[in-house]
Amino acid sequence: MGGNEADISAVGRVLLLGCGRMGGAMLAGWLAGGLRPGQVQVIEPHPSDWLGARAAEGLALNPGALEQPDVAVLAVKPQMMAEAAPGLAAFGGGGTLMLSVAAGTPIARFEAMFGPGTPIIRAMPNTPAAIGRGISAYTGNAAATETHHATADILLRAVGKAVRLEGEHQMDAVTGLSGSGPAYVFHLIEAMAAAGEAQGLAPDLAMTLARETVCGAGALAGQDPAPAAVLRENVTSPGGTTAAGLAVLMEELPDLMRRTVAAAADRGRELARD
Ligand SMILES: NC(=O)C1=CN([C@@H]2O[C@H](COP(=O)(O)OP(=O)(O)OC[C@H]3O[C@@H](n4cnc5c(N)ncnc54)[C@H](OP(=O)(O)O)[C@@H]3O)[C@@H](O)[C@H]2O)C=CC1
Ligand SMILES: O=C(O)[C@@H]1CCC=N1
Repeated sequence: MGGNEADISAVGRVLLLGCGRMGGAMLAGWLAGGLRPGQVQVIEPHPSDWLGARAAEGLALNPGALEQPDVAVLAVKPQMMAEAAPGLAAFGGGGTLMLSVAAGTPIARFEAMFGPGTPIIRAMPNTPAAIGRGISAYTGNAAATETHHATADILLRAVGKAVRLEGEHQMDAVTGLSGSGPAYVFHLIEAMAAAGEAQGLAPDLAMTLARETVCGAGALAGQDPAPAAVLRENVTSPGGTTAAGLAVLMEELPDLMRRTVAAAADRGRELARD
């Protein structure tokens, strides 16, 4: 974990393959953090207006000839990777760090594409990266040096926090927990709002109360070092309303969440076999 104190421009030339939701969020963070547009090449078939504006500032958007980057960030869908990534094969072999954020796609598949001596780091960020509040986990292959890991760490910490994993075996669990996790929280908002409506509240009011409750609780969990269980107990008066609600939720949620994260992790394992 850590802050954003490192000089991001020191990572050198960055090539981004795929500038959609995840790639775009990371690129925005890198540029905001001090990476110069002139350091960046982007390959993206349908560039947004925002990306076009960055090209006007010096970013190379879909250049005819690619320059060898220091880091190539692979941010296309796993299903597109076999088609898109081989376009970077000329940069395999050692001079370029390949940093993949794709769910499911194993490091071995990139080693087969780029050659065994290619430094490859596999990372799993999440979409709060768009506001600098992401959490990423990463791990590298044998060719990835400490310097390569430090480079990945700088790029990932530019959009939030980052943790280094013990090994790739943890990556599907990470994907199921924190990669997909924001969607679970957004669905929690939807479910809370629907439950408020079922108690007679107007839809707009129910959604405002649900959304702000999740935002406020998330911010409190982020700032107060107390364990989540203590934060929960602080809301729960003995014999009160929260205790009555939690008696229902705590009977169902742990197993439901265990199955949810397991299903997402299993899908990651399936993608690895596709
Ligand atoms: N979204 C998330 O929460 C997270 C996603 N990821 C990973 O990030 C990766 C991207 O996901 P996400 O950003 O959601 O997906 P998006 O579809 O939003 O972004 C992928 C981008 O790649 C573009 N693309 C398609 N083909 C090519 C190509 N041949 N060369 C270059 N770019 C291409 C797509 O263009 P077009 O749309 O025109 O096809 C699109 O803009 C995935 O591997 C995913 O597993 C990881 C963590 C979280
Ligand atoms: O749904 C997905 O496959 C990607 C990976 C993690 C979050 N979104």
